[in-house]
Amino acid sequence: MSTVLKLDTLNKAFGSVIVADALGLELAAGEAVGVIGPNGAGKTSMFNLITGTLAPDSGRIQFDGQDVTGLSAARRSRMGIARSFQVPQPFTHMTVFENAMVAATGAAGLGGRAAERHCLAILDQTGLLPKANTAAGSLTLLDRKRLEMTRALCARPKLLLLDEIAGGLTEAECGTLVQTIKDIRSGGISIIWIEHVVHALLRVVERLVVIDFGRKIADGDPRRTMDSDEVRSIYLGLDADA
Ligand SMILES: Nc1ncnc2c1ncn2[C@@H]1O[C@H](COP(=O)(O)OP(=O)(O)OP(=O)(O)O)[C@@H](O)[C@H]1O
Repeated sequence: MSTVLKLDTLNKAFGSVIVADALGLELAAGEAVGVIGPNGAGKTSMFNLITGTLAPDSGRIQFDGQDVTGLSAARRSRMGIARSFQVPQPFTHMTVFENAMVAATGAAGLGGRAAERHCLAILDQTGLLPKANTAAGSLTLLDRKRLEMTRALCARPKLLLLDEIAGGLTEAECGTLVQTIKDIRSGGISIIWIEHVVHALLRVVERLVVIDFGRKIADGDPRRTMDSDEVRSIYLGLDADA
C-alpha cells in the first residue's frame, strides 16, 4: 500500500514546552489511525505541523510522495490535507450550504454547478442536508461537529484530520458520528483522529498512536496498545501493575 503521509523526526518546542520530540509517523493510503494522549501532549500541535500552520524546528513532512515541509497551509490544503477543529470554527453568519461552498470553491477549486453538486453530496453524507439553509451560528453541537466534517470533506481531501470531534456528544449522537466517519473512511480517505472519547475511536481505527510530551510512546493494534503497561502508566496515570 502506498504511503500518504510521513512525519520524519519532527521536533518543535515553545520555549521549554516540547510539543514534538523526534516525532515519526507513517500513514498508508486509506488507513484510519487514532491518536490519544494526555492534555497538552502535543496532539493538536501535530495537526498544526501537518497542515502547515506551525513550522517544525527540524524534521521533514512528506505528503502524497512530496516533501511539503516548506509549503504553506493553503498549498497543503489544495494538495488534499483537510482538518476539523476541536472548537468548531464555522462562518456563523453564513448558512450551512454557504460554509460548505467556501471549502469547495477555495481548497477544492471547484466552481459553479460542480461545486454545488459536490456540497450537496457531502451534506447528504454528513446528515446536514435538511439544515442546508440554516445559519451555522444556530446549529446544535452535533450539527456544528457535522459542519466541521462537511467543510473538511468539501475540500476533497486525501487526508482528513479530525480533532476531538466526539467530545460533548450524547451516546446516540456519538454513534451517528462514528457511522459517518466509517462511511468517509470506506470512501478511501485516509484519517487521523485525535480523540479523548476512546470507545468511539476504537470503533473506527485499526491503529492507535499514543503521544506524551510530544513523543510517540506507542503505535499499533488499538486494544493491545490500550492494555500495554506503558500506556496504562503514562496515559492513564496508573501503576504498571495496578
Ligand atoms: N502557539 C503556542 N505557543 C506556546 N505554547 C503553545 C502553542 N501551541 C501549543 N502550546 C502548548 O503546547 C502544549 C501542547 O499543546 P497541544 O494543543 O498540542 O496539546 P494537545 O495534546 O492537543 O492537548 P489537548 O488534549 O488538551 O487538546 C500545551 O502546553 C500548549 O499550551
